[in-house]
Amino acid sequence: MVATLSLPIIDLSSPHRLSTANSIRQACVEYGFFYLVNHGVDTDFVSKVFDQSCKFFSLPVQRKMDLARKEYRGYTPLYAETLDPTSLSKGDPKETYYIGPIEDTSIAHLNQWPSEELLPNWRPTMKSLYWKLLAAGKSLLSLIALSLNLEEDYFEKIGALNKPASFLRLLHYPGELGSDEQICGASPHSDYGMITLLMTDGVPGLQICKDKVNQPQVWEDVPHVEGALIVNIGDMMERWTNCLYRSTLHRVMPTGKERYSVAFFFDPASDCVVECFESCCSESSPPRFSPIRSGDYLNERFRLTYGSEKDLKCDLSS
Ligand SMILES: O=C(O)CCC(=O)C(=O)O
Ligand SMILES: [Fe+2]
Repeated sequence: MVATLSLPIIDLSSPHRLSTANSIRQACVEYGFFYLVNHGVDTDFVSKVFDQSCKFFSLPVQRKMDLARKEYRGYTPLYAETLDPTSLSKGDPKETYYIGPIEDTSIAHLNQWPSEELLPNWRPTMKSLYWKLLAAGKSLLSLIALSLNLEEDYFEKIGALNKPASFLRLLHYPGELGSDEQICGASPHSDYGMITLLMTDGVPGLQICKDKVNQPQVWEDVPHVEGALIVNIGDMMERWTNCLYRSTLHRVMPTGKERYSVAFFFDPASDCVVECFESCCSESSPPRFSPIRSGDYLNERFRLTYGSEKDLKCDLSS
């Protein structure tokens, strides 16, 4: 039996910022996951996004392959990725579509879009989603800063939010159960970056493992909560906080039902230096990791996952 978790619910619009920050801290220390409500992405809009996502993934495979991933943007077909680089499986039974930063005009053109004739209103819907999630993420980061006893505008001050290298990933799990019961829709992984904001369509499947070291691993279901985003801490934030905040292992198990989700990986600008926060180290608990540029860190993680230079996520020249 897999237990179902009741993760903490954080209200982004609460006027009680200090107590909200405290709840965030508890959630990030204990689970590395929480629900976020009153985040500014309303449910009608979320349905429109899922409709549009469904329209794209319903296209004939050749139309989708016309937009095959280049420069880390565009379509990846079924089995093209495994989120667990140590896995020997043939790849995850999911297809995805990546949209890179749209606010940075020097790289926005790298994005690929289905044409307006093919999918009317698709591009404006996804761009609008990108802006909304970026705004929600920025406002959440000021509370996360507060939760770490840092100034609310800390991430802005260190340049993390100046052209953040944030990516939107649309996901589609077709849902047929394979003969191999062990096969995951998304294999176990932790996210690499700062924070992830996740929208799910109500079909279950997401699970987390709070203790990645203990064997056998114990997985718990994270149910969909109507209107809430699921937020999780990524490895880069774990590193920044000297492992105070947890980047928790998660996966998606197939249930036999088709499933759609959208993940927004809110990552800092690539030249932002990730160095243990002062509030997270002391003489008795020195920094465990040396400072590193965010872009270098992410590129190394992506190189290990995708194994190819051309798929690097961040511009190395910046
Ligand atoms: O589809 C989901 O619910 C989770 C996806 C995920 O973990 C990811 O894309 O990193
Ligand atoms: Fe993930």
